[in-house]
Amino acid sequence: MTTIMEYHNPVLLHPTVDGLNIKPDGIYVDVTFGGGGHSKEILRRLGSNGKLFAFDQDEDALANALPDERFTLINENFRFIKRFLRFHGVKSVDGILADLGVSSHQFDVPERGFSTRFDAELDMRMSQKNDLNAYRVVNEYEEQDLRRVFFDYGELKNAPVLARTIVEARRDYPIKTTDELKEVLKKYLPEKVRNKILAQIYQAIRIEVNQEMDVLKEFIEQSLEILKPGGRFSVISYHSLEDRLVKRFIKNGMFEGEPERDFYGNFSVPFKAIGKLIVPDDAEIKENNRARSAKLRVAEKI
Ligand SMILES: C[S@@+](CC[C@H](N)C(=O)[O-])C[C@H]1O[C@@H](n2cnc3c(N)ncnc32)[C@H](O)[C@@H]1O
Repeated sequence: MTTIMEYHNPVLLHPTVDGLNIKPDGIYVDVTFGGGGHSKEILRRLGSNGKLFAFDQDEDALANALPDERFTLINENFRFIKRFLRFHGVKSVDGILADLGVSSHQFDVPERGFSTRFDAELDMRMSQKNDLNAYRVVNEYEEQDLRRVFFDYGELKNAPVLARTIVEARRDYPIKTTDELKEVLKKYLPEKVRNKILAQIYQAIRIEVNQEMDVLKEFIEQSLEILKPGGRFSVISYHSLEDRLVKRFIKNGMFEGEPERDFYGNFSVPFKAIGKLIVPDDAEIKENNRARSAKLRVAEKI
């Protein structure tokens, strides 16, 4: 049985929860419950009338549900945050926390297929209800779509040759496991940079399987709708693609382009950034390797 300590060591715990500026009787949402590290800290700061709703699309996270009557765990994708909160009678909230990406638990269970350390079937779904998995991306995607996935989500300059190699290899047999995928691509995995490139390839496939960029955009837009004025948004991201979306939306109220300015060059934005970008210190990174790429941004709805 997995204990919460083994499940996940919460990253940037205090600054992320501090960012929510918790009011004891407020309503808060932790959209990435995982092992519940951040949720436990929120509950610790809430009064008896406060409420915490948490989301996790992974069935495994349900085992960590917290026995607290102020707490509700929703086993759904946070792209539906508005709909499921409404189902629970909640239309607006005082703060939303997101600690994006994959949990240590998901990385550590070999058969989930997230880790470059193990051989596993090509899966990488965060929710077992998801139809798309890594097998389908690798074996069924057209070459140009594979290229897009590797280029956009893995930031791999040799995306075209990786895509071509996969398409040629799978003409003979389907690529079923992560070891088979590594074997097919071994020419492009020189020893010195092998782990880095593999991490980029896995990241790319994982983002596609879980539609992470679209999900994040839908979530950010809905968060803005449901946050009360003065409500807080505290988001930890783990790669530049995620962080760019969060940063731009906080700055401009949009994901791309520039907002329209009035005659004086001013434009109205929905969020006010609170403080600067926060990253873990060396001590935290030493203790928890997963923290090394974390970036925390906090904003307040205007
Ligand atoms: C980095 S972990 C969060 C760890 C958590 N903060 C803790 O202290 O244990 C991310 C979690 O969010 C979940 N998750 C990621 N994307 C999700 C989504 N779109 N909807 C719901 N849950 C998601 C994952 O299943 C994973 O358990």
